Amino acid sequence: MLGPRNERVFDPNASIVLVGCRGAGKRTLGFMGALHLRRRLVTEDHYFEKLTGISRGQFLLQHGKDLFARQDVEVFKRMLDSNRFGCIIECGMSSLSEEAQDALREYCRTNPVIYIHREREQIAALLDATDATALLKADEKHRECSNFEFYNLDDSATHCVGTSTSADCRQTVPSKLLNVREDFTKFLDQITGRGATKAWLESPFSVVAIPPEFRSYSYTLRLRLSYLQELDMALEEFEASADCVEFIIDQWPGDVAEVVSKQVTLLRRKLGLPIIYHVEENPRGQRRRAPEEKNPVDSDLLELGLRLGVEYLSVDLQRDESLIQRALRYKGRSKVIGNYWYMGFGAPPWHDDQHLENYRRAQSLGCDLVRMARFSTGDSPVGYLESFKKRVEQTIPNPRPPLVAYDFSVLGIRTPLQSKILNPVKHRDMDTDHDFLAIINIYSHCFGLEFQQFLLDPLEFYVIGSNVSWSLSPAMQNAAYEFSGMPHTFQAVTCSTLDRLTQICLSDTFGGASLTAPFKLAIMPQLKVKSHHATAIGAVNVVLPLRGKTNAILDHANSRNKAGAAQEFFGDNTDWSSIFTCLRRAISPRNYVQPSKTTGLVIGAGGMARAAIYALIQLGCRNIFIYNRTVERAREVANHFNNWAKGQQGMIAMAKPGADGSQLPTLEICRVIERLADPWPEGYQLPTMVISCVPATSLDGTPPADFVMSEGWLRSPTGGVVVELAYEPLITPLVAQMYAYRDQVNPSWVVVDGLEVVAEMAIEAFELMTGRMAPKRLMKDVCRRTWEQQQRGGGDGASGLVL
Ligand SMILES: O=C1C[C@@](O)(C(=O)O)C[C@@H](O)[C@@H]1O
Repeated sequence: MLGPRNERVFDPNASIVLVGCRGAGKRTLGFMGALHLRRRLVTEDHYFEKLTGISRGQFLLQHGKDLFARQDVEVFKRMLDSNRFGCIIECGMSSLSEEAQDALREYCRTNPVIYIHREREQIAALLDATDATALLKADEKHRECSNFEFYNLDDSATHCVGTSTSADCRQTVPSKLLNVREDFTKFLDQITGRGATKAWLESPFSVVAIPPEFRSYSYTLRLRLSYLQELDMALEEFEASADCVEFIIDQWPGDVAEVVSKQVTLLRRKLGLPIIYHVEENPRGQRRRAPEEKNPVDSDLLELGLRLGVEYLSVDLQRDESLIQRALRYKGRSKVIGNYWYMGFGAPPWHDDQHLENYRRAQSLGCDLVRMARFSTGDSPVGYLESFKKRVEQTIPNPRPPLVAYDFSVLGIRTPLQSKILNPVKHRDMDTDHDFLAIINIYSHCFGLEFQQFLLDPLEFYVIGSNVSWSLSPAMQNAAYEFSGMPHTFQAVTCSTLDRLTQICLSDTFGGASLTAPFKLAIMPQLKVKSHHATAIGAVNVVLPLRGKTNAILDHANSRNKAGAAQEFFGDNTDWSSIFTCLRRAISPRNYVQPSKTTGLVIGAGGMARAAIYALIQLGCRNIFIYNRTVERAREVANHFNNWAKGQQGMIAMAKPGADGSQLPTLEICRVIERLADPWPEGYQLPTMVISCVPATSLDGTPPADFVMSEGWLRSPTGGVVVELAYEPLITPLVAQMYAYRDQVNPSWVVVDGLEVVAEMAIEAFELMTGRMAPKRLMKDVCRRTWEQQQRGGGDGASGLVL
């Protein structure tokens, strides 16, 4: 049997259409999406005016209702037709007409059409009370003329951008709409298929670059809708407790589509893990539903999961054929996991041909993964399952879908774990009442077991440099190892010779190291592979051993957490990516980067300043100014990046407005400001992103920078973000100046302090070196607590070896 044709994989550059009710947030999302995908934003109102020469309101007044309605639909169709590629198209009210909806349905064959919705009460509050009910009713039709949907989840609870002066708000200042932007941009990456490729190209060792089914070991956190509905702890508490999360729909409330859409969005946002979406046929302890009741409902629900762009759709292959076929036809870029569950007594043993036949059927249907679970009463020794897996490998040629197979009993899934990938786990605070898998395993225990069984090895990790005894990394990394069940150790080693560094790296139990001065540049020639970011910056701050048996990156990546001889090393730079993350998180929608206009300022000309410049470039900023006490060094850095930009074959070209307002292409992205007292350079916007990369305390006898901004440079009417990298002291002269300026002059400035950045660096280093997701909240918390202890003179802070 052959699987159906996948109807929802479109040209990656196909225009994306946004439909939905007024007040759903289409314009804002359209703007965010256009910036993210670097596409043109087409809005219906604007297009109407462009085509007819007058606004819709004027047209209505001048020509009356009937002619307006006809014109409106014509314009709508033309808008879709003449912008088939490279755009984000925001539809207005026209999409409520039947003719427009027919056109959208047709468009769905070739392009993504996303239905944007949000909580009904929120939309109603934004609409005129008289037409709210009618509009919301009409809005429901949008589901039928779209092929994706995005739930726009309000994030008002998390932001306090520069509006408050409380200590809490000073610490973490995520921008308003940050969560929505993250949700939407990830969603776009998933449905266009660019996410996975981008992650792999950007940093092949990053956690997101390797899907869970291709990791050497991976775990699935099972979360049931019934459980989530009654959850009395924050979802964030589930952070980093698996490689992916399985969302199991085991309840069918009246507004199930709404409940499910919201829940998927929440899981995505709070856990940041790929989602396996599963609709359970017969939940434990529930009334059995008749086939005519459950098949259509569950089939719609499966489609909903695909419309929401989940990474994996789990489909029971013992269910109704039409339900399976529909899911496979609609799968788009989601991967389908085909399941066979043998839940009761009398399940065929693993050597029964039935299992091989099942696997073959799943493969021929087009499933991307196959999952088989079997209720076992002690009738099936571990060896049987192992032989079955070998049989699959020997009889079915590659490429074949990865196999997840295990036995379970009333006591839970058998340990030691039988499947290498997607092993079901629970959170430590969860009971197992309603899960038929009676899951008793917790991620950290399971991962710990891999070490206990010598499948993985305890390793030594380091922060190495000439002045690292006060590094906060050992505290953060050791806490993260403990959380994840890894018996690794992390310590600070003070050393300044390359020979000694090499000796540490060549140890069989070396796991990886964060590097500081003087090694960030010196190590470069010794590295076999570098990320292209590290090459562009000309510096490395994380090294890892390459222990793969072949040359394949995946092999090396999956050899992390294993000991052995390593002659070759990989180098990456997380300095830039942490600055990038902090800037992205703090920047307000009004200050989103517009390459031809947005201006950034970097203070300093050392290694960190290079990373900061690169972060600005990666954000799309093409007007970067550098200020450094020694002007010559600033020039060197500017030259480095201007030369590098020239080699990028136009990818980095920017457009600088000429005197007449036209755009002049130039490759000079970095310029030097010579004196602090200079007025801001003419012709350039005032900076909205400022990164200070100079020490605030005296180093090696040189006086501290004590840098503060020239008041004249601070006058951006929309404020901006200041990132301070120094945290000794935490309130540097610049941070103090910005707090005061924010309180007294412009509350739109956001300040990111040095601890936030250094925690981000440690998080990214952890993920690169171990290949596991970092417990970010824990690491950030440990970072601040350790720093406070150090300030109080507590003994736990300073540590490490001197070599
Ligand atoms: O600046 C830092 C912080 C750091 O030195 C630390 O102590 O964690 C580690 C370095 O790799 C990084 O560049």
